[in-house]
Amino acid sequence: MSIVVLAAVFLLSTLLVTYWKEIKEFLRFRKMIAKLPSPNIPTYPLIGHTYNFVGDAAYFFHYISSMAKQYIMETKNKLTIIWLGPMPLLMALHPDTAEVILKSSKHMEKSYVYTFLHPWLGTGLLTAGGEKWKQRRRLITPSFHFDILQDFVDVMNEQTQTMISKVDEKFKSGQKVDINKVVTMCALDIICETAMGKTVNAQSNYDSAYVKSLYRLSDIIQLRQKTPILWWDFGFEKLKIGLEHKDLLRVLHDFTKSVITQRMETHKSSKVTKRMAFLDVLLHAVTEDGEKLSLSDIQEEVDTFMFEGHDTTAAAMTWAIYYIGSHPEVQKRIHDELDKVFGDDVDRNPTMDELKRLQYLEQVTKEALRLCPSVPLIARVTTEDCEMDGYLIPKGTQAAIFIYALHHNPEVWEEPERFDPDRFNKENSIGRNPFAHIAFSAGPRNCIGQRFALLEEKVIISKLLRRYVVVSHNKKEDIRMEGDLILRPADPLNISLKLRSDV
Ligand code: HEM
Repeated sequence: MSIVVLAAVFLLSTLLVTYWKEIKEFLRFRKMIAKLPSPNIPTYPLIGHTYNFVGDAAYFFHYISSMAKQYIMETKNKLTIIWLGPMPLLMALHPDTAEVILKSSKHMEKSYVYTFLHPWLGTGLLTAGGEKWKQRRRLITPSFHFDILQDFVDVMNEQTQTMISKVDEKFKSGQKVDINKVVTMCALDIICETAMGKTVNAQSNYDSAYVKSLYRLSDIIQLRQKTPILWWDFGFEKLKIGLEHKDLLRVLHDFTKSVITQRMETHKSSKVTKRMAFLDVLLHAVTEDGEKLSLSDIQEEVDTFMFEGHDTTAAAMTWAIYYIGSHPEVQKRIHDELDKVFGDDVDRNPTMDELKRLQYLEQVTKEALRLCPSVPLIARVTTEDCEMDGYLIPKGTQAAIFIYALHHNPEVWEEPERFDPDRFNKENSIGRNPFAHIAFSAGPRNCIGQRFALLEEKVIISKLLRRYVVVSHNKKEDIRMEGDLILRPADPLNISLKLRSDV
């Protein structure tokens, strides 16, 4: 035997001995994954199923949602495996399988695909794991205390008033109102002011560098998540898109950093601020070890709120308004409810108590979120073996909950495509599986901003509908939906307005 062969055998045996534990675990993982059900679509080494994902974000969402719906109908399975390149991704498609992940205090770590959010959000509440997440959740929960939400409702009312003035102006001059854009910019102004105590005046200034960078960066992150070839940081950073990514991050971070440092100065000089912003809660917060949060700790939380806190509500409102505009009988019931609460006063700001009384509107927002959940898919990684629907799932599995597919699963929802807000009246809600409607996720890592979001939806939609009738002209089946991070219409919806007083 030549010396080269001997050296190769020696090297191989050393590698085998050194990494035997990892190799054994990898083989065990692959063996268990191979036993899990998957759709009857060819998969290839290295690229897996991703050859089907070429095309724009709308095509991608159409592909995976139709594939999941068909798979559920044909097999009635509650889970499936798809291959994101070389990585298997488990998808929970039913409340029973989603519950295993969401309810557990074990599988709380976020999946690999969330790492592409780290350059922007660091490891703030959305992306953090383990002890850091627990500590942050404890610190941040008081930001949603009733008294602070009350201040936030004042901000919502003021920004909505600006939105209504802009809508009125356009309406009077006969211009088309792009509902998605109008509510998105309003939601952005609301989150800036509530999170940072500063407004970017997005409603007046669509072209702000901050606003533009925020949207472009979200696009790039989505593209990275579904394109394994862009996963490697070193290679990505050298590409044109990687350089653009870096520039956009600079714009966003510079902006939030300057707002935070200004606010820190205000706190030092103990100038009284008009209202508490989420940032003020963070500046006052003290950890269990008696330490204050650092500038970068605070920045990752502020950036997280800016990301999670406006596009989600904007998409939810856009879909809700679309469904209201295509269901006159639903709109009539909302108008009746608004008249009962506000009489014929179309201007007065709603109080917390009045918002609470808008129960039917709340049912409408829930049903719109069932059909079009703003966050269509979330993902974790399993931290130990677990059982799902009789299958053994190995530790280390990337496990997604396909919220959109679960909300359209005919095994869970009768006539799932039908828009019916009465599904959420008191009587029909009795006994419903708590994991059947998970637009805000569920369990210990559910959405911390859920109450904020529902208040915002009610403030904006009620103000709009007290004055206007909305009419939707698109057929649902013709609407292309984009859904990677956020589920939104790919093209502007054709929704027109009529004054209620003219109808
Ligand atoms: C209709 C509006 C909203 C929807 C549908 C929504 C949905 C969700 C979902 C599905 C999650 C779980 C994410 C995951 O596991 O990866 C989540 C988490 C989160 N949401 Fe929301 N969200 C909305 C509005 C908001 C708002 C307004 C805020 C802030 C003001 C917010 C802040 C957060 C944060 C910080 C988390 C991470 C919580 C944690 O991991 O402890 N969300 N949201």
